Amino acid sequence: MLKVEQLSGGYARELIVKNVSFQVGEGELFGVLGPNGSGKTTLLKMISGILPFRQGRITIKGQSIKSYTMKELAKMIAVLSQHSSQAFSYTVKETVSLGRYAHQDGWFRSWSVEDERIVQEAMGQTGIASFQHKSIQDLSGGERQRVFLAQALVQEPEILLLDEPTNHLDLSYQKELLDLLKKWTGEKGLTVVSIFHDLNLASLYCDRLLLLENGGVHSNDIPNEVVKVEKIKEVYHTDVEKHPHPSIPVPQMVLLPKYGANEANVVIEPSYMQINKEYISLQSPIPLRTMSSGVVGSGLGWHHTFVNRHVDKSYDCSDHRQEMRQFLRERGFEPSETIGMMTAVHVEDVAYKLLKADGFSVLVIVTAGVGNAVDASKSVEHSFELIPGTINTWIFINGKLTEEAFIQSVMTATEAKVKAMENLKVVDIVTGTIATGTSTDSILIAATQTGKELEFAGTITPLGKLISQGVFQCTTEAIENSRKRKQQL
Ligand SMILES: Nc1ncnc2c1ncn2[C@@H]1O[C@H](COP(=O)(O)OP(=O)(O)OP(=O)(O)O)[C@@H](O)[C@H]1O
Repeated sequence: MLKVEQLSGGYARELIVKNVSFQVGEGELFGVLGPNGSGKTTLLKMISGILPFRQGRITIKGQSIKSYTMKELAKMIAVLSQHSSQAFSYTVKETVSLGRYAHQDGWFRSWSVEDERIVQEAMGQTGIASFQHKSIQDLSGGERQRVFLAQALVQEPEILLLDEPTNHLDLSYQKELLDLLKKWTGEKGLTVVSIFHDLNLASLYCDRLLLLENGGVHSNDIPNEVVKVEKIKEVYHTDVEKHPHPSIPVPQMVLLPKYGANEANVVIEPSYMQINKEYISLQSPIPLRTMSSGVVGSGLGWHHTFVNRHVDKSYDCSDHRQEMRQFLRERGFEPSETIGMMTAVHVEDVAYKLLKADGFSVLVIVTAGVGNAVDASKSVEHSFELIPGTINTWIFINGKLTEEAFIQSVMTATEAKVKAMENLKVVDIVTGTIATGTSTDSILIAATQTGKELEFAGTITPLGKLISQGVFQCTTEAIENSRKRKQQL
């Protein structure tokens, strides 16, 4: 639909856009990214025909834009510029109606029923119909932005050029506008070329991205290839980290601010623990980066408070998350900041250990009972039953972990737990074989993210060694404690 070849140009003697080439297919949503002053707006102005270019070629539907008349171009291309302004005090509807100009032979004389329908539809889609009789001077920035979008839409263009369309729009209108553009590209084959400052929105919605640097093309590819940490750091000169979007397979970037990370030199140790008949808690003075399978606060996050609660064997698990939140609130713990686990074990039988190595330390806390022990290799022989968890393993790490180290910590801890079960000859009562865990075990890895950088946590790494040792010893001791209690009964 649109082809730009070795395009160069700018203002007066200054060359801004340098040797830029790219293609946009029909129905594509194409994003243009780049730092301030990198030439995004200048490039868009050249495509729309407002600014003449010095070298290269722009073709639309295989034909040079120089061969189209201004009126022909205006029918094909609609532009929503960054600073759309209105000198006169038109009403909203009048402003939108101006967009039909390219389709008129003479203004007002030939206003048709069809024109009216298109204007009303665009006002409806952009949410401005309710104030169509207001003067645009009396609108907020976001409302005015939507009026100019409607004006561009009523042109019924084949190509829509947008300069930061979400500028001024609140969160919900940003989403609505981009959802609408995506829909039109898919359903009507509308081709959209849009400048974005927000990398995350661009990678969520665009099919492909052009990343400009100093007026030249740095990258031109799908979002996954363009929104990469090295590329963004290189072009924007700032610290970012990449994360996958939680529900859509596209990359998202987060800024790493200079201030705000944990700085206090806190060491999580047993003095932060509280143990009573009802629960074990640990309250950290700083938020800890967590990965857990708790009843509350599971997944990845940041948490201050950790609670392992004793529940009776007859505990009704049907709405356990809600009930657990209630339990936490009643005891003064804020559920959103807490990781909460449950166990049928008497929590006073806990085993814990602080292990130290060069520059970092690990506090392991385990409650264990093996009433519902399972051999993982034969778990198919078990019927599914949700009963309160029995081996709950907490691992607090005074150090700075990579994501890889978090995952490896879970693996290493699990291997150490399995070995403790084997050593103590814990048997799966259904299969009669040595068990590898229990059916509802939970784990928590929590790190201060300060101090020594710990890249790996496999069994023979410095961190892995502390975890293996701590989990093996604490699991063994906790199982023995719980066995002793049973014998005493
Ligand atoms: N009308 C103009 N006359 C002269 N120079 C201009 C003009 N408009 C822009 N420039 C210069 O061209 C360069 C590129 O500007 P442009 O607006 O294309 O960048 P941009 O990537 O869109 O930036 P931003 O992200 O800040 O909107 C800048 O150095 C700017 O000062």
